[in-house]
Amino acid sequence: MRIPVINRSHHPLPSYQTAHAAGMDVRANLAEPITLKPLQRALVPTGLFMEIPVGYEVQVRPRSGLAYKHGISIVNSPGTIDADYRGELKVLLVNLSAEDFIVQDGKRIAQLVVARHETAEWEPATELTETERGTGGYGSTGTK
Ligand SMILES: O=c1ccn([C@H]2C[C@H](O)[C@@H](COP(=O)(O)OP(=O)(O)OP(=O)(O)O)O2)c(=O)[nH]1
Ligand SMILES: [Mg+2]
Repeated sequence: MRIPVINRSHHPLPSYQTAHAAGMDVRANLAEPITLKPLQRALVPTGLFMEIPVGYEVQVRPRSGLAYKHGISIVNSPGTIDADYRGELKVLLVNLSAEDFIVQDGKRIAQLVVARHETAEWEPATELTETERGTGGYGSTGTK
């Protein structure tokens, strides 16, 4: 599929790093680096503006390498980019480590997954079908 995109950053467009990757790595677009202190968060610009086809969304997900090595995650993970959004794509990073992390211009800070979604309608009801699970949840099936 093709997604119209305006690239106001000085970096290449997000891209798949391998042939069958689900996520395209997206880069920070910064005039100067951002320092994230422990537990600090920041809305990091990408310089990208897109027109996602109706019926699709773009999910903004953390990168496992940054998470493992530096405790960097995304506060609202997975972020949701709506098809009718025309603003700049931004990434809400958080530093969950005990050390400062510096976000450099051009750093691959997150990955974008394009996904289909339904637009549902509620059908008000007074009864629901019975299932084996019923109302059980939150560990009801045991811990092992
Ligand atoms: O990680 C994100 C999440 C959202 N957005 C943009 C695109 C999205 O379509 C819009 C609104 O996001 P969301 O619905 O998650 O935020 P909200 O707090 O509900 O704001 P709004 O009232 O504007 O919907 O913000 C981003 O750029 N990055
Ligand atoms: Mg919203």
